[in-house]
This record gives sequence, structure tokens and C-alpha cells, in this order.
Amino acid sequence: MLPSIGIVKILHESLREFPVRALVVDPVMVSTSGDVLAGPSILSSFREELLPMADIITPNIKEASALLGGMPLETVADMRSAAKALHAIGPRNVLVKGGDLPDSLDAIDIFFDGKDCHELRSSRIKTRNTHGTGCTLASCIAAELAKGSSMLSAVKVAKHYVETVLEYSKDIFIGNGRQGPFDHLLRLKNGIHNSHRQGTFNPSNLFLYAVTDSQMNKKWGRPMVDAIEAAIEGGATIVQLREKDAETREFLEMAKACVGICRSYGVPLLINDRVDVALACDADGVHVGQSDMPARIARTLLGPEKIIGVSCKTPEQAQQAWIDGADYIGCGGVYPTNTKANNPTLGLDGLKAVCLASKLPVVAIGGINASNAGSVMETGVSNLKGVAVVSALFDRESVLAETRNLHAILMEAASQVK
Ligand SMILES: Cc1ncc(COP(=O)(O)OP(=O)(O)O)c(N)n1
Ligand SMILES: Cc1nc(C(=O)O)sc1CCOP(=O)(O)O
Ligand SMILES: [Mg+2]
Repeated sequence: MLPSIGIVKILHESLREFPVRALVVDPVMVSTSGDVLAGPSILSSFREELLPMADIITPNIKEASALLGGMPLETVADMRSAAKALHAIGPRNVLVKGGDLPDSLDAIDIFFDGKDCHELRSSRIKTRNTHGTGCTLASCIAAELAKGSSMLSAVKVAKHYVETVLEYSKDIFIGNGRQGPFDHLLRLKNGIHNSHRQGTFNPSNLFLYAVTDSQMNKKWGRPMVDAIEAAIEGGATIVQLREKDAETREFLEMAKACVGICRSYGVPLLINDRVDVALACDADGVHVGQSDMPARIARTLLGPEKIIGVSCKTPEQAQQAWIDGADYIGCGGVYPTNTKANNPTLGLDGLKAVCLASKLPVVAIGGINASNAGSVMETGVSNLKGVAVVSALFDRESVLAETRNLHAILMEAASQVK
């Protein structure tokens, strides 16, 4: 809430001097309750100074109309035109919030990124407790961007959060006045933070990352589901189904069976390469490499809740993974491997360079086994969260024993680093 031209100017100068990673501008002028919070005198400084710097602006329809010189906004089509007109002023993305749109059963927002216009719908919750919804939405977008989400994904998560909290707090009665507040602590109170399916990705899941290989399991004469169950029993904290030879239908059937096993243990299951298979079996996410579907597109297809990992061998790729909205990076080959043909070896220095280039959690992969896993973990880079392993678990007689042993080694190394 910036009530004077002087304050807008100081903010503008400070942001030029100390640029931020992502600037979310909620041009607070008229509240949902109709109160005027910043007068028309500062409209031009908003337009000229703040809006062009913004990564996203989030006006409600009254604010969008005011910023556009009183343009009437009564329909979704008007909101689309307004989003485009506001984009022309300079912000990189625009979200026009239609919560106050008359005659609409849903709460419809229009998101425009300069190219595509998205209509984002959520159900309209009947409640008087709407105080602070706009501020919460903008803050949640900022928090999601800080965590590395793409813009559209951040907006979707924020909208979903506001909708969920409105529903949760719709019957609270406290205080006086026409509107009541809503209760942001829903997740804590409902224990949602304990469930990776409903919350966001937990980087500690990367600690012991088991990547399957059907050839190896065939060689040892065991079904894939048995191998996965043994790995989980031994301490695997996440599983990736990596099927390089299977036909789509066979892959999907296997994936469904593996989802069942992993879900019964509360361990996330990711699908390597195939976003379609991940969607079809409702896996927890995908892992994609530099020649697979780009993570940015996978995020659009899978939505904000699914886990997306990206293989990165260079600091540039690591920076891109963050921009694309990935949840974690798989970095390798740390050591030479026979499991993936022609895979370049980065060594521990290459691994460190990738870790330092990103805030995303990283899992190391490639030639890692019981004899070198400790050294990998002891590199001590704070965002290196674990190791991903194929042959050292699955090209062995006892998956259970190998996973247990590796888990113990990693626990020991992690305690040294602390
Ligand atoms: C955890 C993890 N890291 C890296 C990879 C390799 O992915 P990619 O480069 O796409 O190669 P393929 O595995 O698809 O051959 C991975 N699968 N998992
Ligand atoms: C699947 C994969 N990706 C790699 C990468 O460097 O991105 S190395 C690799 C194979 C890892 O198998 P193992 O644990 O048997 O060495
Ligand atoms: Mg791949």
C-alpha cells in the first residue's frame, strides 16, 4: 500500500539501486470492500515508475480499471482486454483478478504473459471473511517465485491456496466490521505439511534416490515391484522408474503397479522421460533430461503440485532449471558409469559447480556406490541433498541389503557434514 507519490518514487529508486529477483506489484488502490486506499493522484507514478519494473502486477478489476483511465470492466472479455492493455504499460505478466466481477459463479482471474492469455477459475466461496485475500495472493506468488517456480505455476499455487484458505475459514467469527480475516495457518493446523502429495516437494526425499533398470532386475530374476519394495524397505527415499526399452502400454502397466507400492509406503514415485505416462498413472512427478521435454512445458502439463527433476551438467543448465520451475536437479555423471552410454564424467568439482549455480536441491548421480557415496556427501555443499543410484542397488543379488548398507553410509556421512 503506497499512499503517496513520494513513497512510490523512493521505492522505484531503491529497486533500481538494489534489483530483486522477482518483483510482484499488487497495485493496492481499492480494497474488495470498496475502500479507496491510494488516491488517483499517484496513478501516473504507478504507471510510469512501478509497473514497468514489475515481473507481475495483480490488480483487481477496480484497480485495473483505474490504471486504464476508468475503462469499464464488466465481463471476462473486458478483463482480457484490460490484461493486454496493462501489459503494454510494461510489466512482464499481468493477473487481473475477477473476484469482484458481477454475475459470475466462479472466481475468474485472467493471466497474460505477453503471449498467451489464461483463464484461471476457482469456485466462489460464500463468506464474509475475505479481508486480506489480495495481499495474501500477491505474497504467495512472491514466495513461490522465491522457491523457483515459473510465473504461471506460482500464480496457480497462490490462487489455489487462497481458495483453500477461504473455504477453511469461511465460518470463523471474530472481531467487528463487515469483513472478517481468514486463517493462513490451515496447512499447519491440518498437518498438510506432513504429506508430500498435498504439499510441496520435500528436498530430503533426495537422500537415497533409487533409479530402476529393468534389464538388471531381469538379469537377477526379480519382478520390478519386488525390487522397488526391497529398495524402499532398505531405506530408499524416492524411486524413479527408468524404462528405456518398454513399449508405452507395458511401461504404463508397470508404472501403475509401482505407484501402488510406493504410495503404500509414502515414498514418491517419479517417471523418467515420459510426462504422458506420469499423468496416466498419477505418479508423483517426472525426471527429464536436456533432450527430453523441457521442464517448463512439463510443469504446464503436470501443474504445480507434481515433482519435476531436471538433469544438469553445467551451471547454465542449473540456472535454467530454476527458471523453468523444476523442484530439483539431478547432476552427473559424478563418476564413470556403465549404466548410461557415453555419459560425460564431471567429477566432484563439476558437481559442486552445478550445486553452487542454483538454489534448487541437487541429487548426485553416476557411478555412485558404497565405496564413494560418503565422499560425495562430504563435499558439504548445502543444497546437495543425496545420491541417485542404479547399478549399486539393482545390479546386485540383494537389493534390500545393498540399500540398507548405502543408507547407513549416507547417514554416517551426513552426520560428519553437520
Ligand atoms: C536423478 C536423475 N538424474 C539424472 C538422470 C538422467 O536423465 P537424462 O539425462 O534424461 O538421461 P536418461 O536417464 O533419460 O537416460 C536421471 N534419469 N535421473
Ligand atoms: C541415469 C543416469 N544419468 C546420469 C547422468 O549423469 O545424468 S548417470 C546415470 C546412470 C547412473 O547409473 P549408475 O548408478 O549405475 O552409475
Ligand atoms: Mg531422460
